[in-house]
Amino acid sequence: MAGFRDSDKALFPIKNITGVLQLFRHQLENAREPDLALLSIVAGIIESKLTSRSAAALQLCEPIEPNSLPVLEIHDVQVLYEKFHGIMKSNVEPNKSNSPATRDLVKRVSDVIWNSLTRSYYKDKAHLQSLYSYLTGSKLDCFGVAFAVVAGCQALGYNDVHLALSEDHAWVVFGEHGTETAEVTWHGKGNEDKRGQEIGKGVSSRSWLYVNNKPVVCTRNMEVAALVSAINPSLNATHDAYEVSLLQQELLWLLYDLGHLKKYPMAIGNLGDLEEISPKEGKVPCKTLFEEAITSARTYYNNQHVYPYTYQGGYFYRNKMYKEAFESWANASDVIRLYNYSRDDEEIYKEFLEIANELIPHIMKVESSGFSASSILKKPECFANLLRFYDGICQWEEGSATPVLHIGWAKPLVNTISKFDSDVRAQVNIICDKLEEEKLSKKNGTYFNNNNYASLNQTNLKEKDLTNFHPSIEALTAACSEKILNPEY
Ligand SMILES: CC1(C)CN=C(N2CCN(c3ncnc4sc(C(F)(F)C(F)(F)F)cc34)CC2)S1
Repeated sequence: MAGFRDSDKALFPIKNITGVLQLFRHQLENAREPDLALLSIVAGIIESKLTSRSAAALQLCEPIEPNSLPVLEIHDVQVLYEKFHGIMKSNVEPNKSNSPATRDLVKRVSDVIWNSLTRSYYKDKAHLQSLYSYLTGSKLDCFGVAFAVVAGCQALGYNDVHLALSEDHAWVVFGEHGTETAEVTWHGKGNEDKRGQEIGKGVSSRSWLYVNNKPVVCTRNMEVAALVSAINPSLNATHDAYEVSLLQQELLWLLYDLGHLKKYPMAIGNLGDLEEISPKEGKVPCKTLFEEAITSARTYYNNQHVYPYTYQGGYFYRNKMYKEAFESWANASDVIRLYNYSRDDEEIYKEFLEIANELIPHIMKVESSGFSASSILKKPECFANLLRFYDGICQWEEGSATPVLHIGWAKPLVNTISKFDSDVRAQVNIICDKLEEEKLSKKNGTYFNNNNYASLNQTNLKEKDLTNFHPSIEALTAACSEKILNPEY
């Protein structure tokens, strides 16, 4: 059983980040499992005190001395901790027989959280992810509801209930073998919640939202990593509270060093983003962290996750490493091409739209102003990776009920491709080869003869080979070469 033990209480009052690290380390290193309610309340109190309006005003006039936090008294935590246990135990039978949870139990706990939330509030607001928000404001975001259900089940003694995470949704696994699944929260706007139902076996299972049934299934320690990842340092739209950001970074390093991020690509990516902003002495550099997140996704999740590549691509882009950014984004596109686009996939659609219609056009603009020989416009592998990027999006659309591409995609696409001279394009050899069918068999298990390119080498481009790209790529590339061949076109 977890719980608020005397050895935890001895660490209070907590006056600085070191104190918080000691509490988390104590919870993570002790034989028994970390207490999710305790840690979520502590993280939530600190985040609230340092990002509330009064804190913002205070920060702007007199910056508090570094590494200091508002003093965290044990009483503040205990009141909320007992309140959470009280809500759970007065509504749901604790697990006296130490048996695995049932679907009814999971649904009951989800209903207790769900029915105690404020009727209507802005769900996308910041700082609604922790039990502090739930217990003091009766507000939770979609991740927060799922987390609260798992914390509630832990408080009731159901230690088989764990958090399952895709790249844009959260649910729970439970049962003797941890193989039962249940929706416990909502997703997106205007969608009826599916709480209590098992995770889709139908069309939704081929959408990115459910990552082809390769979610991050958390252990208790990984659930601590999820609550730490969900810490939100934002003070307002433009500023972060420095102490909260530093606390999150230190807690992620603690979890990383204990090995609890190994199977959690997004948490490694979050740490990479924080390290890029302020690198910590003696730690692996952020570039390595982004590579480790990709390795983790390839190793544990059959390379079905997109975000590890967009974390890395974003890093290369911000650091003007454009050739490398194109490769990361093409790799991201190779992941999405195997999915069907569905209405639940807006988040990743927006991600690809921003890359295609904002980031890549920006790169082409800054690159085409200079004429250096090292320009990416002279590099065939850049052209090749761009084609791979666009082709993946086209294939994503193929066979999907919802279209992806529209005219808004075409102009930036044509502008981009036509920035490469024909002599550069001619160095891209698109080998149209039948790839291992199980790798690219895209839909409902049957095999498609995928004539797709296996590798991109720099030998002569054979125009006829282009016919194996998605028709829209072929049409656009033809249009480009037409444009290039006949400038008045
Ligand atoms: C490359 C990026 C655009 C930069 N940040 C990204 N994040 C920020 C952090 N983030 C996350 N970081 C850690 N864990 C989780 S679990 C999760 C979720 F499944 F969607 C949930 F639970 F529904 F919110 C999201 C998420 C979501 C993805 S992707």
